[in-house]
Amino acid sequence: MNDMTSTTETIIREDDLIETVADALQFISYYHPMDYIQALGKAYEAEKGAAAKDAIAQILTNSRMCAEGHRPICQDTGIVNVFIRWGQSCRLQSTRSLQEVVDEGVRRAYTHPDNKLRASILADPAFTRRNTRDNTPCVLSVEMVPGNTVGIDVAAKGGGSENKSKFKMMNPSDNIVEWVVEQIPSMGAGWCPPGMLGIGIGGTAEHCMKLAKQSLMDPIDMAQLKERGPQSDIEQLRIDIYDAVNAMGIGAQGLGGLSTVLDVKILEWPCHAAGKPVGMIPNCAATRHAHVTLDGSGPAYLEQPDLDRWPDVNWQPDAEAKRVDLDNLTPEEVSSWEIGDRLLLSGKMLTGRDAAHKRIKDMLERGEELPVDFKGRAIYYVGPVDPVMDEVVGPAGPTTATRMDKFTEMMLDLGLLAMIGKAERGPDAVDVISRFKTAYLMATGGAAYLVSRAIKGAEVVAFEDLGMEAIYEFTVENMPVTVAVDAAGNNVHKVAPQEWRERIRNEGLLPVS
Ligand SMILES: O=C(O)C[C@H](O)C(=O)O
Repeated sequence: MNDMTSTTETIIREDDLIETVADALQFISYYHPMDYIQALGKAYEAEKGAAAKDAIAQILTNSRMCAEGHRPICQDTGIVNVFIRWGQSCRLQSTRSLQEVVDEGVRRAYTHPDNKLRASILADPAFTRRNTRDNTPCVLSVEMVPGNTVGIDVAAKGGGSENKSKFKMMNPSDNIVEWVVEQIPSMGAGWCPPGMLGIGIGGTAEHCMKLAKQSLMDPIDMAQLKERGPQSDIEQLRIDIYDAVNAMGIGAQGLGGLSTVLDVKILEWPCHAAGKPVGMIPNCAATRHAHVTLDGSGPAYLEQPDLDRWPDVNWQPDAEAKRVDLDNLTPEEVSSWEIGDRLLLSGKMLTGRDAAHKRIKDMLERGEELPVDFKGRAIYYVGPVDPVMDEVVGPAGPTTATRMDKFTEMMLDLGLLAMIGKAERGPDAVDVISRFKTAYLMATGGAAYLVSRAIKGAEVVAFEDLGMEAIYEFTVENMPVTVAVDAAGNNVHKVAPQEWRERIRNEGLLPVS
C-alpha cells in the first residue's frame, strides 16, 4: 500500500535491506535485463555489417552463458549506483547510516564465494588509488516520498561507459540533437555500443547528470515508441537523437554498422532562465540494473528470468580465422596482418592495464629493472574477475585500449609485438604502432565470460599488490580477436564507421529499432 495518509510506521530491518541489495547485485551481475537482451536480439537480426554482427553474436552468446552459469556478464562488474525512494512512513531499524547499510549489501554481493565479483573501487582517487577490495562504497541517492514502502533501483555501472559521460551548460537556444551528434565521435567505442544514451536536461550542473544516470533505469521501449508515435516533445527528441546517432554508422564496438544505440532515455527538470544544462551518460553492452521494493515483510527477491526468452544465437569462431601461435610470434607475421582479419590466438600472453603501465613508467624513470620481459610478447589490457570453483580465471574481457595510448611508445620500445584491448586507438598511438610495425587487436567488450573460456592458464607474474590490475601470464587457446590497427597504420575504427555512414545514407538503410 502506497498511502500518503497512512500513519502506521513500517519497519525496514537492516538485514532485509542488506540481503535485498546483495541479492539484486548478484542477480544483475549475470542476468541482462530482458528488455536489453531482446532489443539486442533484434539488432542482431537486422545488422548488415559482418564485423558488428559477429560482435553482437559474441555479446548475446556471452549473455546466455552468464545466465546459465551465474557468472558476471563483464569483468568490469561496475561501480554500484543505488537510487532509493524512501517512503516517509518507513523507518530503518539500524544504528548505522543508510550508506553503511547499503554498502554492507554491496560488500556481501561482491565477496559472494560462489560468484565473486571484481573489486574495482579505489579510495584516494587522486593519489594512492588503493583498492577497497569489496567494491564499496556505492554511490547512493535518496529521495523521500510519501508512502510506506522503499523502492530501490540498483545498477552496476561499467567504468568504460561512465568514462564517456558528457556535460554542457548550453545556451537556452542551443540545439540538443546537434550537441549529442557532436559528442558521439569523441566517445569512440570505449562505451561498448550498442547500448543506451541517458540524457538529463535542466536543473543544475550536478542535477542534470543525476537525471541522465537515473533515466538509464527505464526499460528499452524505442520500438514501441516508434510504432505508436511520439506524444510529447521529449518523446520526439528521443527519436530524433536515436535516428541521428544510428545514422552515424558507428555500430557495435565501433566496427561500423546499423546499431549504435538501442534506446535514448531522457529525464528533465525545470532550470534557470539563463541556461540549459544537459548531461549525457551512455550505458554499455553490460547494461545491469533492477528494481525491488521493500514493504517491511522481509527481503525482496527478483524473479528468475525464463532462459528460453534469450535470443537463439550461438557464436562460433570464424572458420576462416587465422591461427596464431603466440609462443613463436615474429615481427614478419605481425606485419602480415591486415585490419579486419580475424585471428585465433594460442600460447602465452602477458596482461597489464592502467596501474601496471603507470608503474612500469615510474620504474623505467627511476632506472629500475622491470620484473617482466616484454620482448616479442603480446599484452592483453584486462583486469579479470577472480576464479571460482574449477575456473583458472573469471570473466576476462578487454578494457579500453585508448587509456593505454600514452604508454604505447614506451611499451613498443620494450619490444612488445602486439596489444589486445577494446575500442579505438588515438591518432598518436596509431602512428607509433605503424612506426614500430606492430599491431593492435581487439577483443569484444561485453563478452568477458566467453573470452575467458579461451584462457587455459593464469599466473600472476608481477605487481600482485595491484589486485585485478596485476600483470598475469595467460595461456590461451583460440582466443578470438580482430586486427583493428595494422602495421601499415590502417585503423578499422576510422574506416568502418565512415563506410557505414555512407552506406546508411546512400542505400537508405534504416537504423533498426
Ligand atoms: O575495467 C574494465 O575492465 C573495463 C572498463 O569498463 C572499460 O570499459 O574500459
